[in-house]
Amino acid sequence: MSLPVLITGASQRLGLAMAESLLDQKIPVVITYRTYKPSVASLKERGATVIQADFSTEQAIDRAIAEIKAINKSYRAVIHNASDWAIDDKYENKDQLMTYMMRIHALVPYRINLALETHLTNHNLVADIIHMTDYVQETGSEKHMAYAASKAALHNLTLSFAKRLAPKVKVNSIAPALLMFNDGDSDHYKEKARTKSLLEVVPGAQEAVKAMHYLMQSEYITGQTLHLDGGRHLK
Ligand SMILES: NC(=O)C1=CN([C@@H]2O[C@H](COP(=O)(O)OP(=O)(O)OC[C@H]3O[C@@H](n4cnc5c(N)ncnc54)[C@H](OP(=O)(O)O)[C@@H]3O)[C@@H](O)[C@H]2O)C=CC1
Ligand SMILES: Nc1nc2c(c(=O)[nH]1)N=C([C@H](O)[C@@H](O)CO)CN2
Repeated sequence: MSLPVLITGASQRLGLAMAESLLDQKIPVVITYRTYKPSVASLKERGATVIQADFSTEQAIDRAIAEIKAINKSYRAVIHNASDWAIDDKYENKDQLMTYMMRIHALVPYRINLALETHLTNHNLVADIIHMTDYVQETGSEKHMAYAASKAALHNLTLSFAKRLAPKVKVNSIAPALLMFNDGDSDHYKEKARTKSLLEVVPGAQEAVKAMHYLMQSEYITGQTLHLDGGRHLK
């Protein structure tokens, strides 16, 4: 029996696509979700283990970690995908916003990685940790400042954990730019956003799925960032 892959925030979009792809390859999957949806039921029907977790509070993080540790004594990989793309101007209390962004994007991966160190190294496979960061980890974002800062913090954790866990665990960031639009995005927004990259395409979730498999199959990549940005950095 293969060792499971843990994916946080996998009830929709990129996380769901990654979970489905691993299940297609008969790789066991453990997911966390915040909001129950038909997609969670479908993953469960396909054999995934599902854990309800809203990472907004320390208690919820502690409970989720206890469940994750108890489910299996070893893990093949951990993919930190759960995320909230918060707009600064929509939050009155900036202390709360920055604390929330750092909690979900940096504290949760930090706590889970430390809690699973033994689970990731007590077997004879080289394990993977993948941090879903963002193109803005290096550029900042004028509308999503706290979000961008927390993604930069997450990328810095990639560097630290890569040094701490080598050679038993590879640790890398996947830094997407626009992979998928959101429900409600206007045609005007879509047209403008599409032209931000050189390739002017919005590839969809499979671009992240391919990056995940590439990193997990690599024998020589750690401490790196896979930039999925369509050449946006050159525009
Ligand atoms: N999509 C894109 O184009 C881009 C994505 N990325 C990054 O890639 C990753 C996946 O992106 P995408 O699929 O769009 O992400 P989503 O915006 O769909 O969020 C992923 C999941 O995070 C969960 N989540 C949100 N807040 C919390 C919370 N407080 N506690 C626990 N879970 C929470 C949601 O759970 P639920 O739905 O169950 O409530 C959601 O399913 C993210 O880390 C994102 O920042 C970066 C750049 C571009
Ligand atoms: N948690 C999320 N993070 C991000 C999302 C998203 O939908 N959920 N979307 C983006 C945008 O696609 C952005 O990259 C467009 O420039 C960024 N992060």
